[in-house]
Amino acid sequence: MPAKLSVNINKIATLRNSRGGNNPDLVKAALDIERFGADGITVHPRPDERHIRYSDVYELKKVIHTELNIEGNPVEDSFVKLVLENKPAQVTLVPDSRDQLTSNHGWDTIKEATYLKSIIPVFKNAGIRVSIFVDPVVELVTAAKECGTDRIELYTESYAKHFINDREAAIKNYVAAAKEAERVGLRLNAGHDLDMNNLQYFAQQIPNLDEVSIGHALISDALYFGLQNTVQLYKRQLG
Ligand SMILES: CC(=O)[C@@H](O)[C@H](O)COP(=O)(O)O
Ligand SMILES: NCC(=O)COP(=O)(O)O
Repeated sequence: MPAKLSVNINKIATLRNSRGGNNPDLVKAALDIERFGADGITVHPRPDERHIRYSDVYELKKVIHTELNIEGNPVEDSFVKLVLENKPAQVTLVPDSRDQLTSNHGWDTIKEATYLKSIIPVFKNAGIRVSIFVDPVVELVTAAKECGTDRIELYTESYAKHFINDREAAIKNYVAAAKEAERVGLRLNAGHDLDMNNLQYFAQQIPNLDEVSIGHALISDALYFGLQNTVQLYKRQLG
């Protein structure tokens, strides 16, 4: 079964916010992206609302008919409230601080196990599937299972960075982490800096990959190839 494509629409919101109006219309874009073949919509509402606003999530929840995935750091009480009030198909917990330009690390599922074991049930008990953002380290994957999460999302920035020069070396840790996820019974997501060049090889090398969430490169490619064509191009990379 090919991995599912969840399109992250953060950067559509970035463009919208840049002029203060509602163009491009985020909700319309999300519905069109679903119509073009995406399996889900991902949003990452950050505390400063630099792109996705909390109000966007309520509007999207009303109309999205594929899977809605909300990403964010649950240390923000406002994020927990937002997720529980909207009950998306999936919440992806990402340990970003407020001042980060973008996501740049996963959870230390060993040192932060006590916290993760306390917060994950808050969402699972509300019927929300939980995924946690994790670096491709076997020990962290093993510990993630102990934390009670349903899934992990492998942070793929390192893969993307090294893919160009040596794809075999770039994928090595991810193959090991994916095998450990399968061994311990964790479903597997992946994301960050995946693009038209590196996606197909990643999906081919990780047979138990359930879902990728892709935003920045896909929306950037859409400026040249159009949104409908680009969504379908990315879907074809997944087989
Ligand atoms: C968790 C992750 O890697 C991305 O989903 C994140 O949403 C990117 O955030 P920005 O779009 O703010 O860079
Ligand atoms: N979780 C990864 C995501 O949603 C999008 O990351 P990117 O493709 O914008 O780097």
